[in-house]
Amino acid sequence: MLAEELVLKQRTKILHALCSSGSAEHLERVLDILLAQGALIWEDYQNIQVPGRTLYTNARQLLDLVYTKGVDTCGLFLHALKLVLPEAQAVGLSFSESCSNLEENDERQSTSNQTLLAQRPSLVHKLQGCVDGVLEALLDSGHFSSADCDEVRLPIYTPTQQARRLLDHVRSRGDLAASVLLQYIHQKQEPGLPLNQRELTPPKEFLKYQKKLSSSVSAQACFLSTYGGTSHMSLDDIYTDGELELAEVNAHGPLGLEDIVGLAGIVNEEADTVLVSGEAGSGKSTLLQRLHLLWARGLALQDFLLLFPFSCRRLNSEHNELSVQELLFQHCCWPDRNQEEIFQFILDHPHQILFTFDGLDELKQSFTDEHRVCCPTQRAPVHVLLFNLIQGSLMKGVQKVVTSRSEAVSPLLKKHLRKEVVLKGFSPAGIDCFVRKHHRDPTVAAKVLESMQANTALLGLCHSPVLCWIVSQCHKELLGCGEGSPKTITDVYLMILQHFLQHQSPLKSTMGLGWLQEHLKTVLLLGQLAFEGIRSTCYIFSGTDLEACGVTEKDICMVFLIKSKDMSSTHSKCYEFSHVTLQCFFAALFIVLSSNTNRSVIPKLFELENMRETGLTRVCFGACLPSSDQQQQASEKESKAAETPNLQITAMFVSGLLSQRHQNLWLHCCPSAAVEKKARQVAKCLSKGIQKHFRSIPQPVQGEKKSMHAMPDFVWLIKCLYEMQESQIAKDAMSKLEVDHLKLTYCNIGPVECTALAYVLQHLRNPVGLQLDNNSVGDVGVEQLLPCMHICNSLYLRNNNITDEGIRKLIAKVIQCDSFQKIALFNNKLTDACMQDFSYLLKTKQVFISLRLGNNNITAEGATQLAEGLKVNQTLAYLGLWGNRIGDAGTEALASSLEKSNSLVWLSLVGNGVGSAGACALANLIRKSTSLQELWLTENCITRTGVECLIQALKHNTYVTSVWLRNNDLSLEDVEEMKQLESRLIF
Ligand SMILES: Nc1ncnc2c1ncn2[C@@H]1O[C@H](COP(=O)(O)OP(=O)(O)OP(=O)(O)O)[C@@H](O)[C@H]1O
Repeated sequence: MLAEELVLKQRTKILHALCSSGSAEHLERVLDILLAQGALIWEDYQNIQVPGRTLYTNARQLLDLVYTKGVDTCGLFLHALKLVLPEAQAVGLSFSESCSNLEENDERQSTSNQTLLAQRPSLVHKLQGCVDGVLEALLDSGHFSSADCDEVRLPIYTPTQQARRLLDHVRSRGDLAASVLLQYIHQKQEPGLPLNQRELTPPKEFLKYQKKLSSSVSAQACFLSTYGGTSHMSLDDIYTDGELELAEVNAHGPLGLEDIVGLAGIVNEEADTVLVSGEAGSGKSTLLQRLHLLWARGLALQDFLLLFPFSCRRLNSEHNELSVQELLFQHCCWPDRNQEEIFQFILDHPHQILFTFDGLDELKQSFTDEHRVCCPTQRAPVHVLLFNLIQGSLMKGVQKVVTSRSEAVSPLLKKHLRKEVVLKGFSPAGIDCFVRKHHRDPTVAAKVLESMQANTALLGLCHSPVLCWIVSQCHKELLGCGEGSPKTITDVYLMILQHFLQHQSPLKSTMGLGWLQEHLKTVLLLGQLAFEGIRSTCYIFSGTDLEACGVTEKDICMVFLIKSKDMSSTHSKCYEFSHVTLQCFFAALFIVLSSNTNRSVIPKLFELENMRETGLTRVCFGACLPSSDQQQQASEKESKAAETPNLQITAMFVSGLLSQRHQNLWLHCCPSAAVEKKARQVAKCLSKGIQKHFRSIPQPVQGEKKSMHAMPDFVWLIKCLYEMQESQIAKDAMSKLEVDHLKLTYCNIGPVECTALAYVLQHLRNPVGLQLDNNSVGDVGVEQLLPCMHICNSLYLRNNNITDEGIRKLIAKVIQCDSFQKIALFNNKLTDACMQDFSYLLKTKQVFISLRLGNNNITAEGATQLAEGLKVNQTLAYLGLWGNRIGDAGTEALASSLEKSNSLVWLSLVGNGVGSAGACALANLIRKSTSLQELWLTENCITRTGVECLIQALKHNTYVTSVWLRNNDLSLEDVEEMKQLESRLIF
């Protein structure tokens, strides 16, 4: 089919692929490529990217334009789309076959400005992380004013958008400005080295080696192991982008895969190691696998000639001392010839080599920087090599990407990081996309999605890719379970247990609860294997390990165990659980079902916190094994013992499995008295753990509120309480908490944690302020919090990815909650669309005192709607709209409504384009207000005229204590003069 026809026929699909994520990034990347190709000219670009228009309208404009430009442009467009959205093919989009040259168009480079266009895609990439540097250079060279810089830096832009706005501005300033930018980038890339010297000519043997390495990386990366036992699922078919953010919050917006090694968010220029952290099952290994595959196919990370992938889980089984050379060649890819030459080339070009280490938390040894190894030919234990590579004392300059669970990252490791990015799992759009990829039949996909949407607790769980996978895999069970739809993590894992066990004997219909009894032996065997592994940080099992536990071929066929992938062919056949969380689940099943575990196993499992403090975690848990097992006891002493995050997950499953709701399951599998006893033990441990946490809260300083800053273990404990689903236990545990303010900032709170929080906080006796700043609550999390809103008097949700949709539901709830008085929502994704809801809140709740909506996307229209609510409200004391775009019109609307307020004491409109007209409107407010004390107008393009209005008004007002006017359009002389006239003005 002709490219033109393809564009026309697939219009809806293309629009969906480009816009459904809600982010403009895909469209902008396509535009970058088309501009670089010359397929669009600058004027076309401006006609498409009209500010303020919706994303869909811009995308439609582009489609209209490429269609009218004819077949060649359509072909280029489809190829650009394929580059930007390789996954789109998997959802049914076809791309034309004829491919014009997609290289950046270097031929057109005659002026610097043309180079800016021709190299736009790579410049956007290279500019990330150095936008500030370029702006400074342009400011110094006089090509940019500080207002230009501010416009580029607007916090509503993502890092890539900032880069594009910078390029657009530079273009309008002419060729000299463009050359300043290009020079800066070149300097940054290779300081001191002229461009033409950066080329290298790898020796022939090296190129052969590169080919061999990339084909084995590709072979290893193309399938996903969780699907190993059931169906082969290619990564291309199922990979769905997860949400990636810089750990340093507020610095940038969402990141793409290549940004992991890009310039955005570098905190330590000297370091070469990037950490990708995230919760269990958030998709860290899969993300690395995707990067490996894209590199091997030449689609990403092309600055790296070689990529060496390592799995820390597999490195655990390397007991020999190795040199780096041996590590690379033996564990990744063996060079057929000229080993030394190839290794020398690697040493000479460290900047073009990338190592990835998956699952640092699974390494038997904890990170330390005690043993130094600097020489690449010196042999050392593998973990010592790894730690030296991470620190950069060995093979400095080689880039490393390391993944780890967030909880397992020590401050010592952080010291050596170039940056940390956090993988937060799937966004709501990601869940949708994943389910549609998993179920190619759109009717089935729609039904699965519908049942997820109908159960928000389950939807919350599905933000975790591993849970989304299970739920999708078990869709038949899910669709058939009606009211009893799963709501805890344990429910979801029980569902997959039943799914695979029943798969095993499809003919014998094991109705009711008999399915577990029928397979009890297998469950116990796998459980013991899992349990032994968890307590000794062992995730790979040899044939001998399996035999020792009595696991047979038949048990292996069950799909819970899969063959372990290994790049080196030297190792014999090994097995691992299809995901480590499944291993934790089996370990928990073993603890619940076995009569063979020590009585103290449950108390020890829940005393992790105490043990961690005394450094005893691992040893203590190891000692819980049956005391007769002498051999195990001996080997225990040598190996590193269990890893806390997996023990915590196991403990959470134990809580869930021992819940009353599931006790019927165990009836015919073990004595009820034993199960009940274990359940009592868990309840006691949880209660004790929570009480201990509460006792650690310091007494408040006189005059201050009593505040508790929750530690990560608090989140774990309340998740266990939620898994138990016994409200009396939750009530007993929580009723003794007496604080005014509960702070859970930077605690990895996502929707799942919100469900647990709401479940336990409902039982508090007195209202609290709930501070959840800098987490990943999102709209689904907000919905999960609703059941505890009646006990909250204030809610702080700064930087939590919340949109208008979440706010709509939140406000519908809080207007019914008598004590709710304050809300802070800085740095979210709010637009004018939710201002009506806030307006309604202000009209309805005459106890509401503080509304802070800084750094969202609110314009004059939203401010005008808010003003409607302010007209009738007589309680609001604090109103913060810092960093929005309300402009002079929005300011006028607000000011005139606030004239009637006798409660407002603090108003911030910092960085809103208020201008002098807006300042004059605020002057009227000052004249009339008898309550306002502080007015913040920093960075608002206010000129002398505006300030003069304010000065006149202040003459009639004695209540205002300060008006902040820093960074406005005033000369130094103006500032000096006005300071003299009015001392309450702060410049
Ligand atoms: N981006 C993704 N697209 C599709 N499926 C995914 C994605 N990420 C994860 N999954 C699914 O979830 C499973 C678990 O993900 P993964 O093993 O990558 O998590 P992890 O963060 O490395 O977990 P852990 O910390 O426990 O090792 C995968 O095997 C896969 O089935």
